[in-house]
Amino acid sequence: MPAIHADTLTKSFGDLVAVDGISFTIESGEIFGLLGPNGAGKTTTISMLSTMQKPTSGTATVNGHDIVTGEDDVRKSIGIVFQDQSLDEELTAYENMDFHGRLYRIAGEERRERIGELLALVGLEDRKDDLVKTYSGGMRRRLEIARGLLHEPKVLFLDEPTLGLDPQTRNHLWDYIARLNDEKGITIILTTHYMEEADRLCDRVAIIDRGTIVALDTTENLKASIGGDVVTIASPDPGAIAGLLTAPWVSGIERHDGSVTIRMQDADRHIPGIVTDLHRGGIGITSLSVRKPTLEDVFLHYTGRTIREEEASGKEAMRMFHRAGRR
Ligand SMILES: Nc1ncnc2c1ncn2[C@@H]1O[C@H](COP(=O)(O)OP(=O)(O)OP(=O)(O)O)[C@@H](O)[C@H]1O
Repeated sequence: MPAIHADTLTKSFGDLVAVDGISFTIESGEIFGLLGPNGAGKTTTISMLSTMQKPTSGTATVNGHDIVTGEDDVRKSIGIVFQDQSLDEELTAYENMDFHGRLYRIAGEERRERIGELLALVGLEDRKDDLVKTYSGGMRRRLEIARGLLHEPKVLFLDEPTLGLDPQTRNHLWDYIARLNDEKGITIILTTHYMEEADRLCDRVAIIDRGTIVALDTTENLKASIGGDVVTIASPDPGAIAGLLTAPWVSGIERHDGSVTIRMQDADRHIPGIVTDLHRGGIGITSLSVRKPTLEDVFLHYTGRTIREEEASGKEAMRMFHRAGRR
């Protein structure tokens, strides 16, 4: 039985189709990423899967339960960590966990054991008796994740788990997420607009844009699907290079001012020949670089646009603003 199966899932808000008939299957034990820019429909998708919003049409099952007719069963079998923080700042980490455990009616001794184990898993056991208001952003996120796992869900939803965290804290959090998937076998579905996050953590990624899935595969396959390596040659005469490279293994050429970008399979094998040909043709080379395609290249390929980082910073500013307003 797959952990999640979505079939033409759709959500409209008035005239706006936020999620437009998406279908996918997530196997048990996977870390699955929904990657896309702000407003693509990622949060709405996981809100439907976690029964927080009802779909306009389409169906989905989570752990075998229908998200509409089996709402309670779905909720019992999942953990959710959404973007808005919901910890009680005036309580300690342990007290926050304990309160949540009581809500789920986890009995005394078992509750204490699980809290201890989970706080250790996210590296907070030494700080468990400190008030949450003394915690850094990264520590709060780790605590929220630990709390989301207290009732031992089979599937954990993480909405932008590292939004607004500095790169070092983000790296640590990735380690924790990977570890709990590895050690506890929990299926994780996360949304992100960070390419690096999807690349580093996810077994498979669905690239989502304007409510539809434009590509879905392992990160490796997605990168391979757009045509192998990316070779950039800077030259005084880029037009001549583009004219020379007509071999069948060249899958794409883009001309820029002073350089050409060439997509090809097995660049390492072909570069010596290219250099020889250019030399023979009397075409100068100023520099040459080879890199593997990134998920950014994949997004660009499938949508014709980039996932802009400034969209992300706008979102972060909004979140900080809301947080400050709640204090
Ligand atoms: N409750 C709502 N009412 C009206 N429109 C909504 C509502 N929730 C989301 N939307 C709209 O649906 C679209 C998808 O939003 P969604 O939050 O799912 O995107 P996202 O990819 O998760 O982006 P973000 O990271 O910004 O949350 C956006 O255009 C958003 O404005």
